[in-house]
Amino acid sequence: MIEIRDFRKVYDGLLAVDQLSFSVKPGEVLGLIGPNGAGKTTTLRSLCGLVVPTSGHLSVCGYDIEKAPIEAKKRLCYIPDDPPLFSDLTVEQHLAFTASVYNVENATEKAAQLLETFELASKKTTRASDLSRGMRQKLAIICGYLHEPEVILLDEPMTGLDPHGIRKLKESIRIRAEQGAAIVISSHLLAMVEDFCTHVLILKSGQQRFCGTLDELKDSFVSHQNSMTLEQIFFHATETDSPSLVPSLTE
Ligand SMILES: Nc1ncnc2c1ncn2[C@@H]1O[C@H](COP(=O)(O)OP(=O)(O)OP(=O)(O)O)[C@@H](O)[C@H]1O
Repeated sequence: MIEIRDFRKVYDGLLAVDQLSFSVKPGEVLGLIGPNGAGKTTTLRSLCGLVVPTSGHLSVCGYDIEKAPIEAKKRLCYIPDDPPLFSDLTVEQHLAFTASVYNVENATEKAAQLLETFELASKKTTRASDLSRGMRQKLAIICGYLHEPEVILLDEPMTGLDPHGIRKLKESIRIRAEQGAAIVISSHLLAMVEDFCTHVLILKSGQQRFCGTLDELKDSFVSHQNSMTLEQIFFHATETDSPSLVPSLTE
């Protein structure tokens, strides 16, 4: 569903991501974790065609994002950490616009259901500029979900959400994964990643330090016969410069 092979991105001489390869299958939820500047957003933005890779192959549902961008984009949604909305459009105008761009069938019913789920129905006629930070995040999520994407890319999706919103988002991610979506979540909230991601990819300075299931990760890092928490593993994997100290199950 998501395939990345030998992805490399260099910005004006700065190597942001180096030889990254991984895949996410239907039903899998990959937690993309790493320190600031590790290359997480660059990877997500490249997967959805917003950043042009320096080299490598990135595909969504079998469509290469560079060679068949329309087919790939039809099947994905990307929710950035600070979603750009149209300030002067209301909530319902955003949904109508999104529905028309993606040719969504039964858009009115789907939009009403999503607005209900994310407790935004009372703000239907409010302009985006007049929404709170968390409400803007919810609107971006609803717009992203409206065309029922097979691939969902979320960059720090919990930012600004209240505990109800976080619970709803987690539930929605679980349900969409059960329905067969392939999901990538970039986050610094390690407890959240540990809670419901099926797989983890640890990036440091653009290098892949580990990619595998949570169980494989924990089996690889055992301290004095005790399994380590994801937080302990994160520090172990990102505080050393030697890639060989951290096994990669994809190699
Ligand atoms: N448009 C750009 N032009 C130049 N350099 C960039 C650009 N975008 C990102 N970078 C650089 O690429 C590297 C990776 O950035 P990226 O935003 O992908 O990291 P990140 O893992 O998402 O970080 P964070 O956790 O802080 O969001 C950083 O060194 C960053 O400064």
